[in-house]
Amino acid sequence: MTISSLIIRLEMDHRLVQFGEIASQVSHAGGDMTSIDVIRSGKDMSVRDITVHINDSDESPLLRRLEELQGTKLIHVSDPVFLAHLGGKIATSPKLMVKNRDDLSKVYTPGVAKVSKAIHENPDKAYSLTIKRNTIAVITDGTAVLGLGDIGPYAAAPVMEGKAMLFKQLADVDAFPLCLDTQDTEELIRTIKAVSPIFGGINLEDISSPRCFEIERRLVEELDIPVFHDDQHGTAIVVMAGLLNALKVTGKQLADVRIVVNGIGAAGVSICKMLLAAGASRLVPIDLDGAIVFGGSYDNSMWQWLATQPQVEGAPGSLKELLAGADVFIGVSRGGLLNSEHIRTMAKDSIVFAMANPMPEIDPEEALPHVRIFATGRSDLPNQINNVLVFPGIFRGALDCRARHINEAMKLAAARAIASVVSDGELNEQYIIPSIFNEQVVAKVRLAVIEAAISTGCARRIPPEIGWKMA
Ligand SMILES: NC(=O)C1=CN([C@@H]2O[C@H](COP(=O)(O)OP(=O)(O)OC[C@H]3O[C@@H](n4cnc5c(N)ncnc54)[C@H](O)[C@@H]3O)[C@@H](O)[C@H]2O)C=CC1
Ligand SMILES: CC(=O)C(=O)O
Ligand SMILES: [Mg+2]
Repeated sequence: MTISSLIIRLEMDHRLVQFGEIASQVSHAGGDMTSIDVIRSGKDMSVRDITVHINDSDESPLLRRLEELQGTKLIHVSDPVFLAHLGGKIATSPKLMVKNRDDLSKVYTPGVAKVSKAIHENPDKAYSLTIKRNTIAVITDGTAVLGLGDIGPYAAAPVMEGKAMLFKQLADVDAFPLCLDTQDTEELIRTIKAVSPIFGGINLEDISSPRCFEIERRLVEELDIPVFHDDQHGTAIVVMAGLLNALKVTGKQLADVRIVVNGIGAAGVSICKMLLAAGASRLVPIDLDGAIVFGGSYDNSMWQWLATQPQVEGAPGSLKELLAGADVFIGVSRGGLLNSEHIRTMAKDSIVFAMANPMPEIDPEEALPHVRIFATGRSDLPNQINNVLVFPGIFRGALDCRARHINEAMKLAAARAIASVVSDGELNEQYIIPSIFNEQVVAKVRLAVIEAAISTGCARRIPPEIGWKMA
């Protein structure tokens, strides 16, 4: 069930209707009135904005009730989510004001030519004299947007703008959304390489699998700035962080638990890889056609790789069958696939991360009575396991140490850093993962990533405060 809010502007004729009647209609329609603003007030007539939280599917009966109520006139209904998107969510802003001809000749021609020549002679100067050192691109082709699928580059833009604003607000990284109108692997690679000179890093986003693996691999090989497919690695890192803490709460060990991962696409493949690298020994990857089994044969090269890993179980079966006795379920597939019948047969103290967006694989109300720990990707529920906990800090760290790549050591360090924000004293079923608004998250991820980059020889610069620590 999704709760959303509406702002309803109503005109009331006080001779015919009392506000209490309106409140009662809202409540009868299943709405929860959360605020009232008086827009105009008169002796007989007034206009008010009422904000109502309502189950998504129940909006029209509520509006009908209000329209039919004698003495009320519905002026308009607005959705705060749409209002927040009017005109887009980000803008560029200059760092200096150009107030006179002297300023103009410094920031533009003729002064700028001197700077261009300096960069031409030494391209490294792009990092000190342009936006490169603090700017990344958030790039998509719109083929796997959240769990909405192939909705194209225009419809993908609000998500990319959202990521860009979070990069800026949470980690002061300037991020620019690029929504590309091609789904051709070679054309995407060529285009991303062609736009790369101005950027210090590339965050690939919502590009469908298996194309995303090849696109990322090639870009990592062919560019000298970090390229990071957020849906793969950001998601794997935050899952790892959440799982490390969830296992602490349940007193289980990663090496012992049986883990079902549902949806072996961009996120699922990377989660499986990271779990295996961290010591998981009983893994059950499942996609649309059932389990990917040890010894099986698959066209998808990543699935084929999984099928050669001895920790991957060999028994085929449906999702429901394979969930019986599992300790952990990680869903990165599609919303609303499971019900309580699927998860009630899981092992005692089960852990369920239902991370499909915007709807989790199982309704929280249905899951909660049957699991010890429950998490989703959503910000309106406790335990939000979302890659937003990762991408701001990981790029902050990578940019600050001018990392060539974001390697496995940096990813594991980021996972441990996120997990460490929740202290042992704070850890409980409802709090296995810190909030994104906890300022320690970006700071700790940044530091851990820089240290891991330095120790693995991936850093091209040592930030002054770290150099001082190392001396
Ligand atoms: N909470 C978070 O931070 C994140 C959540 N996600 C969510 O995970 C989901 C998948 O994202 P991506 O891996 O980027 O997409 P993707 O398109 O690369 O992979 C999705 C995979 O799920 C499989 N799938 C679809 N329906 C299925 C079903 N009924 N049973 C089993 N497998 C099924 C598809 O065949 C595909 O292999 C989306 O809903 C996305 O919103 C993705 C990244 C981060
Ligand atoms: C959170 C995210 O990146 C996704 O759902 O695709
Ligand atoms: Mg994504």
